Amino acid sequence: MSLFTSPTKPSSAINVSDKTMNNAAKLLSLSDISYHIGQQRILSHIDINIAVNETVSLIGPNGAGKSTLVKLVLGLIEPTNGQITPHQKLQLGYVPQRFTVPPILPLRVCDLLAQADKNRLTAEQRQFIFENLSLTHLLSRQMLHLSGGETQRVLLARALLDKPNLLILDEPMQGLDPDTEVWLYQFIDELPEFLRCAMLVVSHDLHWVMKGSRRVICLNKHICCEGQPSELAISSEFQKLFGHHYEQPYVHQPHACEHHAPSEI
Ligand SMILES: Nc1ncnc2c1ncn2[C@@H]1O[C@H](COP(=O)(O)OP(=O)(O)OP(=O)(O)O)[C@@H](O)[C@H]1O
Repeated sequence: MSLFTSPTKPSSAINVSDKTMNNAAKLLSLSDISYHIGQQRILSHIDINIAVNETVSLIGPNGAGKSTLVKLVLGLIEPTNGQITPHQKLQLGYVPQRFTVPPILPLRVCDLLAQADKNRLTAEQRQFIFENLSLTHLLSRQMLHLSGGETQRVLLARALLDKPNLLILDEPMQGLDPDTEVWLYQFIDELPEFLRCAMLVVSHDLHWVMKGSRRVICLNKHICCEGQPSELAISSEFQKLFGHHYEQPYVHQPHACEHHAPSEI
């Protein structure tokens, strides 16, 4: 029997908006979250609900607070205000933006992958991940010696082996060549049924973000706008931030959010 059943349904199949999502469908809620460092406001009044099996893309200019939001969700930092509530049995998986191994630390790929919980997947399902992420020949290699693309595949496998129900990917394609990027996006878009999970994907790739029907949240220290790509593309807030890049090869640049000066938030 093939492990690869039907591809993951797009989030539109769930079609749960923040306002109508009932508690049974909620996996994680962020309610009125603010985060300050001293006098500096990093995030203000963030409300986000993530539903079971929903994919949410998080976009925003450099310094918008995307990685800070991920750290809050991961529990690495505490919000200054507001409440983060995990619903159901939250099992987080995380693929970081960067992963550096100190040169003096011997860490083979198999050592890192062995840290995953062996009871979450069957041997056949684990094998599926190794084969489809082309890891088998890398298992005895040192993490330190892997290329960027190889490292990202190992980190994705490490997260998936724990069978998370919420997978957080923080700019997982950074530094990858275009072919590897397309290949990895396709892999996460078509996860097999046994790995199906909600995803929060921080991405600067507007062409991936705005394709399909995943919910998109546009952050610039606060939530500027959110919705389906078709709704977002015509919103004035999105146009102000990204309109001049969208439909063209996207080159990311810092940009102030004009409809709310940070001091007004
Ligand atoms: N520990 C810290 N001390 C001081 N400032 C911080 C700290 N962590 C984050 N910041 C500031 O908070 C803001 C948001 O940073 P964050 O890394 O969350 O942005 P980002 O949206 O992920 O940016 P990028 O797209 O460049 O990765 C930035 O101005 C950053 O300098």
